[in-house]
Amino acid sequence: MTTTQVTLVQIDNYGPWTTTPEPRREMDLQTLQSRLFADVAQFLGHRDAYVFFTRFDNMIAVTNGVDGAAHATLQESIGNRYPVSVSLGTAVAERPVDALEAANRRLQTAGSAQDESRTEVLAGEYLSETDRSDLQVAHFDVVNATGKYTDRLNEFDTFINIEQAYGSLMRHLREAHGALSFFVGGDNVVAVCPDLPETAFSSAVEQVEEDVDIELQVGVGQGASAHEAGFAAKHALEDCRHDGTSVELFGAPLVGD
Ligand SMILES: Nc1nc2c(ncn2[C@@H]2O[C@H](COP(=O)(O)OP(=O)(O)OP(=O)(O)O)[C@@H](O)[C@H]2O)c(=O)[nH]1
Repeated sequence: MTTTQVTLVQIDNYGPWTTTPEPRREMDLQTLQSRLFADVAQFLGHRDAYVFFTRFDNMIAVTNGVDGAAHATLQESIGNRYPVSVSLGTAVAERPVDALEAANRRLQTAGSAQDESRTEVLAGEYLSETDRSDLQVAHFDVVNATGKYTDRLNEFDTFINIEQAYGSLMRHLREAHGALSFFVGGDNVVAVCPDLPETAFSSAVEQVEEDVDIELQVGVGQGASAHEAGFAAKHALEDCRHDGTSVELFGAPLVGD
């Protein structure tokens, strides 16, 4: 069994801030959002966690191994350095989507994202050293995206193709397994999954191919932290590239390999 600790990072009262006292320059908002993401990624990355930018005003982090004190430090440091503050809700579950639901609910019950009196909520349950078990991460990539898209189409049409594959994959894994998938750049999608067998990944790849006619390959890893699981997944993806296979499970070679 795998356990995922998910933290929802939500900028407090951000909507009103973006338009008060009048609408702020879009590139200033983009700069703030991407710097905040970079800071959160650096802080959590040093602790072997992952964070995904999702909508930028809300970010989803996978924080197995990061305790409540570290979350408090992150929140304090952002409040000290940015013109906005963040709330952090954390929860633990076997299926990542259930952990996110519970983490999200902690903020939603404390008040609205646009309630100016609901700021810097720090609410959560954190895995203790003793109840930590592994989590599973899958790293998907479009087969030969450079040859099929990047070197042939204009960048916008390439982007449409990649986004279509991402949309199809994220919906399938969410609906079938409660997994959370995130576009991380280029042609790459990282999915945080429950403990899924190899067949679940081959059906996901088939499903996307049927749906949008885009070929994916995926490496799967497990580990005590998002980094450890994700790193194993990257190595498994290298095996796909090397062997021309569409699914590789790190540390669990398929029969006949
Ligand atoms: N975030 C992230 N992006 C990556 C990673 N590896 C590659 N990329 C991105 O994906 C783009 C395409 O690289 P590849 O996936 O290696 O190229 P490809 O043409 O699809 O080749 P194959 O994957 O070998 O089929 C690169 O320009 C990067 O932007 C990774 O591990 N993480």
